[in-house]
Amino acid sequence: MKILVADKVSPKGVEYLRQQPGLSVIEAYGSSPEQVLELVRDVHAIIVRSETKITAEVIAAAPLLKVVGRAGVGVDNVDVEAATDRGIIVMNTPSGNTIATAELTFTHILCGARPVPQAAASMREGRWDRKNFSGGELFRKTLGVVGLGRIGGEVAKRAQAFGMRTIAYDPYLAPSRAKAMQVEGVSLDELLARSDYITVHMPLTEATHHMIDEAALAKCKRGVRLFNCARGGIIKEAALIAGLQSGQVAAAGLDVFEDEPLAKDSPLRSLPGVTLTPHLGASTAEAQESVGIEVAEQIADVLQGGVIRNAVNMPSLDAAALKILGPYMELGQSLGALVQQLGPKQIASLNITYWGRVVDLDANAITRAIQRGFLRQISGETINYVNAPVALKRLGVQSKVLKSTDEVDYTELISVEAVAPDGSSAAAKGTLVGKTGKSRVVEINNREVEVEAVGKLLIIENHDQPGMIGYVGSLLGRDGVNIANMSLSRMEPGQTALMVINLDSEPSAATRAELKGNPAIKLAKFVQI
Ligand SMILES: NC(=O)c1ccc[n+]([C@@H]2O[C@H](COP(=O)([O-])OP(=O)(O)OC[C@H]3O[C@@H](n4cnc5c(N)ncnc54)[C@H](O)[C@@H]3O)[C@@H](O)[C@H]2O)c1
Ligand SMILES: O=C(O)[C@H](O)COP(=O)(O)O
Repeated sequence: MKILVADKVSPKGVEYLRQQPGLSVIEAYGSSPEQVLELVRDVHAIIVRSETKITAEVIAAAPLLKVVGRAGVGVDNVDVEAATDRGIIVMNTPSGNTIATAELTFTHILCGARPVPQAAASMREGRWDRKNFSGGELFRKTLGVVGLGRIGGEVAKRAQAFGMRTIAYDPYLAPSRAKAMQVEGVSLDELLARSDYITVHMPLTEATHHMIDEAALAKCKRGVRLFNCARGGIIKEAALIAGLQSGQVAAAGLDVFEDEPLAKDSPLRSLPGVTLTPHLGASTAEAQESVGIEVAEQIADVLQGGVIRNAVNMPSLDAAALKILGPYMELGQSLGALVQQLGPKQIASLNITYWGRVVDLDANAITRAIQRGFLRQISGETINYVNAPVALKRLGVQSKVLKSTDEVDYTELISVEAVAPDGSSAAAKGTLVGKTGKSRVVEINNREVEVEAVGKLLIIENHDQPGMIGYVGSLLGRDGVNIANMSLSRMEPGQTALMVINLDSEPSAATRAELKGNPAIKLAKFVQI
C-alpha cells in the first residue's frame, strides 16, 4: 500500500513507514494543486502538515484513499466532510506540538511586554537606543485565555509562574477543569473587560471566526495586548490594525494569519508594537519529531488493520477501549442489521436506547456500529464507522440515542427501533452473556426470545395453533436446512406466536414462498446478520 508524504515531516516518521512490510512511501513536498491531484491517484494514505490542501477534488481523485494523517493539530486544510462522506479516516496528532506552541505563545507575550524584537533590530542597525524600548511587567497583570484546551492550559500555567492572574473563557470546559488549573472561568465580555493581555487558543470555526472584532476590542481596556498562535481569522485583522493605529491595542503577537503567507504589503508588517512569526508554533525539533513519528505509527496501524487513534471524524479506540467496547459493537451491529431487515424499508428515525452497565461507557462507537449494521444491506461495503452517521442523515433518517437509568432485567441492554414515517416499526433488544460477552437477541418486536445474534435467522410470526413447530421443522428438513437453535414466544395462548430459528444454511426460495403462503403465518422473514 502506498503512502504519499505531501508536506515535510520528521525523517524518523518516514523511515518508520518505509520499514513496515507491505507499505511504500512517496515523498513529494511543495507540489502544486494539479500535481497533488496526479500524485493521489493510487495512494492509500496521505500525510500532511498545514500546507497541502486535501480538498474534495483531491479526495475524489484518490479512489484507494483510506486515511489522511495530519502531523499536527489543525485539520482546516483537509475537507473533513468530503473525507467522511467517502468513509476516509482523518486523523491528527493532537498533543505532540502543544508545548512548542505554548512556548512560542509565551515568547510572543513576553515580546508584547518588552519590545525585544524591535530593540534587537535597532542593535543590528548599529544603534544604541535606551529610550524607545522600555516595556512593562507581566507580574500582577491579568492574562485572559480564550480556549483553555491543551495549549491554552499550558500558556496559563506559564503565566502563573510569572505571577500573572489567569482568567479564561471556554464554553465547553467543565468549571472543575478550570478550577483544577487555578484559572478563573469568566464570560467572554468579562474577559475582554478585565484582561491586560489576551491570547486565543481555539480552532477556527464559524463560532470563533472574527470572535475578536471591532466590537470586542471596544470592550477591552485601552492598551490591551493581543496574541494569536492558534488560527488566523479568530482575531479580525482589519479590526486589530485599526486598534493598533488608534492606540486601543498597545501590542500584538501573531503567528497565524487570515491568509498565509501574509501579504508582503500587509500593514501588520510595519506597525510598531507588533511581533510576527510565520506560523512557527509547531516548528521545534522536539515537536516535529513527536508528531512525525506519531502520525507515521497511526497511519501504519490503520493500513495494517490495527487500532484507529486520534481520528477526528470517528471515535478513536485504543486497544484497551476496544477490548471493552468490542463485544457491544458486535451486538450493536447485529441488532442494526436485524432491525433493518425486519422492519419497514423507508424509515424516519432510528432510535437507540442503552440501559445498565453500557450507560457508563462511551457509547459513540456502539451507536456507529448499530448504524453501520443497519446500513450494511442498504449501502454495502462502502459503509464504515466513519460515514455511517452522515449516510443515515443523507437518507433523511433521524438518529435518536437515549441512555436510560430505568431498571431492566439485564445487567446491560441495548434496544434498536426503526420507525417508519407512518409510525409502523420494528425493534430488537440484545444483551451480552457469559464471560466472553456473546451477543444474544432477547426481544424482537416486544416479544421475549433468546437467540444468538449471529448468522442466519428465520423469524416467523404465526397463529398460535398446534402443529406449527412440526410444520416449520419438517419443511426446513425437506429443504436440507439444519436448525441450530429455536426460540418460541407468545403472549396469550391462541394468539400470535413468534418463532426465531438459528439456521445453518439459507432456506430455498420455494421454502420461503411456502411459508409466506401459509394462512396461519403472518410473517416469515429470513435475516442474515
Ligand atoms: N501556531 C501553530 O503552529 C499551532 C500549533 C498547534 C496548534 N495550533 C492551533 O492552536 C489551537 C488550539 O490547539 P489545542 O491543541 O490547544 O486544541 P484543544 O482542542 O486542546 O483546545 C481548544 C479549546 O478551545 C475551546 N473552544 C472551542 N470553541 C470555543 C469558543 N467558541 N470559545 C472559546 N473556547 C472555545 C475548546 O473547548 C478547547 O478547550 C488550534 O486552532 C490549533 O490548530 C497552532
Ligand atoms: O495546527 C497545527 O498543528 C499547527 O498549525 C502546526 O502547523 P504546521 O504543522 O504546518 O507547522
